[in-house]
Amino acid sequence: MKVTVVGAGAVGASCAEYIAIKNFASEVVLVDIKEGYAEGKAMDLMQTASLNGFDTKITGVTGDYSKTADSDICVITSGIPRKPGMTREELIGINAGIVKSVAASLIEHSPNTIIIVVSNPMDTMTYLVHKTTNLPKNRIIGMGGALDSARFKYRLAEALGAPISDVDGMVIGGHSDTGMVPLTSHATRNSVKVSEFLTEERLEQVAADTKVGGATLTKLLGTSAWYAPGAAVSGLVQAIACDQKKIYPCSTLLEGEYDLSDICIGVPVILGKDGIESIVDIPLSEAEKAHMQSSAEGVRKTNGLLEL
Ligand SMILES: NC(=O)C1=CN([C@@H]2O[C@H](COP(=O)(O)OP(=O)(O)OC[C@H]3O[C@@H](n4cnc5c(N)ncnc54)[C@H](O)[C@@H]3O)[C@@H](O)[C@H]2O)C=CC1
Ligand SMILES: O=C([O-])CC(=O)C(=O)O
Repeated sequence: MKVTVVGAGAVGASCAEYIAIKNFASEVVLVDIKEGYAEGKAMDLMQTASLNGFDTKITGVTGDYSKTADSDICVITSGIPRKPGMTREELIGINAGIVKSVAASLIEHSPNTIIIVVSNPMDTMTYLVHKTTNLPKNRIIGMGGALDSARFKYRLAEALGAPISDVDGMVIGGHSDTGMVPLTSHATRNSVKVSEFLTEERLEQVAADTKVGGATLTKLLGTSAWYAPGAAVSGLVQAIACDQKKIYPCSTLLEGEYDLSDICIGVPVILGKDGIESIVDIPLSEAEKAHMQSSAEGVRKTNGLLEL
């Protein structure tokens, strides 16, 4: 199993590290545009192999896509992150050009690959990969919901005073400060609905904190987060590489599901060796349906800025 990660910055390197530590891939190739940067990150990570007990071979290259040939999975993290006070949508001007050219270079050398898009604004970047490549829709996956759901579980556990392992929950919708749809009505603490333990007001606060999860960290760190994003990507990569058939919310092209078409947005999907193997249609409350539609409007507005 060969995995390429483009962008050896904060998220790309974290993602490569988690993939290696989980020890399921034979090879990870890091690619960056900055001379020597991916090579340096790869060497540093390889020097953790004996300490962390993994056999995955990590290599780094500067812009040489021939070294990525025949990758089973390619992850795109190249592009700029936001600074405090910015929205993800403001990154479109620089990141669209980067994502478009990186996707083309990857597919030239790995025509059968599955692409995971991470660069922001992620739902629009995922749509851009659909519009500018001829990969089938099951092989283009946007990562956002897996991360947002992990943050939702963190906030739920905090509110419940429960261990995170006791909590389950999912966030669908657009990966933006206002577009996320945390499914509080479906969230559980060891099979018991969280509404049995938390007031409606407290649940609303959990949802609000979840939605600004990325912005909160950006304010604290001065740039956006990388540990949880890297771990979330590695979860998707492992689900595909190991044909796990796991459910993750991912950004995928909708063709009528959730009453939406011609848009990439986060919905629950089953991930296995073919990438997105199916979209899971779950019943939403009227409020969640309305929230999903307004989230889609926001994503469409950003998609409208693409020069296609
Ligand atoms: N979808 C999600 O849930 C998340 C998305 N992100 C996004 O991921 C992206 C990366 O974030 P960070 O790693 O923190 O940024 P970073 O600045 O640490 O790393 C980005 C790397 O991309 C490289 N790069 C730029 N243009 C390139 C090109 N044409 N080819 C190859 N490499 C290129 C840069 O040299 C840099 O090393 C940002 O757009 C950020 O908003 C970050 C966290 C979560
Ligand atoms: O907040 C950001 O800009 C990066 C990101 O998507 C996240 O951490 O959720």
